[in-house]
Amino acid sequence: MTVKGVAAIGECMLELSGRSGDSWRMGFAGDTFNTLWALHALSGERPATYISAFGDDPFSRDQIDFLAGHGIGIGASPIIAGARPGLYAITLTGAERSFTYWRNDAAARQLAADPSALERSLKNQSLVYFSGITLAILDAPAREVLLAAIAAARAAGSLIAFDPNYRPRLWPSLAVAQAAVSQALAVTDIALPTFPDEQMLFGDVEPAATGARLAKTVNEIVVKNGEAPALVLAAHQQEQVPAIQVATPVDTTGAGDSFNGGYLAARLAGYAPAEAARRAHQVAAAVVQVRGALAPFDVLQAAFEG
Ligand SMILES: O=C(O)C(=O)C[C@H](O)[C@H](O)CO
Repeated sequence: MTVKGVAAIGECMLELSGRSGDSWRMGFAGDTFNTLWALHALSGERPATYISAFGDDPFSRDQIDFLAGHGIGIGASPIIAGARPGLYAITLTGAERSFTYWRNDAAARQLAADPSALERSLKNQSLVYFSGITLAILDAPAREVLLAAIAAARAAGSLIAFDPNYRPRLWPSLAVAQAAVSQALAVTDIALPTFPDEQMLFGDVEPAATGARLAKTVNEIVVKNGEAPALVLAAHQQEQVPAIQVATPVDTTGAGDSFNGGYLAARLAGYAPAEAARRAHQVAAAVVQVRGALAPFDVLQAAFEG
């Protein structure tokens, strides 16, 4: 029997982190990739696919090799002649991160340019994950292609997980972002929003308001809220799951993404939603103690079991 896979759709960039004077460490990261990375580390027996579009320059080749070297395939993602990856750099104020991007002409913006490739990549997946950043890097017609492909995967039996992950600068207007995120929620089984994003995007006054709004269309919701408890709503029950207070965080990049990866891995392994959130917090707590978005697989695994 073929083991069904896990897939994430979006943009993996070159990442500059850990600045020391003029020196930087270059890695590969991007919100949906960060989630797949943790999910794959924690459910390694399932084939993992990162669905995007890639360039054909040396950096794109390194990126694809990096994924392959960690057991992550690219499915039928197009490789586009002359295109290249986006880049972002992390600036830290204490451990709090902010990002500078060079991504306007990144290959990933063409991830829905070939609908049949998208459809092939989405075949036979037990879980498909995407985010508001995935939607934001696409133009309106490409967004429709993507959402139709996700709806088809869902109809074929894939569980769809979505984090609205709001990056205002990537959107032409608040209204366009609201409409696209609402469309995405209509094809979502598990929503993993972050409260401050929902506050900016929809004006929610508290996490419970986010939960109540999403519960109209989505069955399982976890509202993350940084160091405050996560609100878990599933099977008509609500639970607050406390976060882990890390004494010496070094870089908060990727904390929410890794939480999502830990949560989804736990749910696929059969843990109940509140226990999955507890493990997810442990995974996120490990990630804020490393520089950049990705922690080594063994660190993630120990945190998940911790
Ligand atoms: O901000 C983005 O678009 C990124 O994907 C960069 C980071 O890896 C991500 O935001 C961390 O959550």
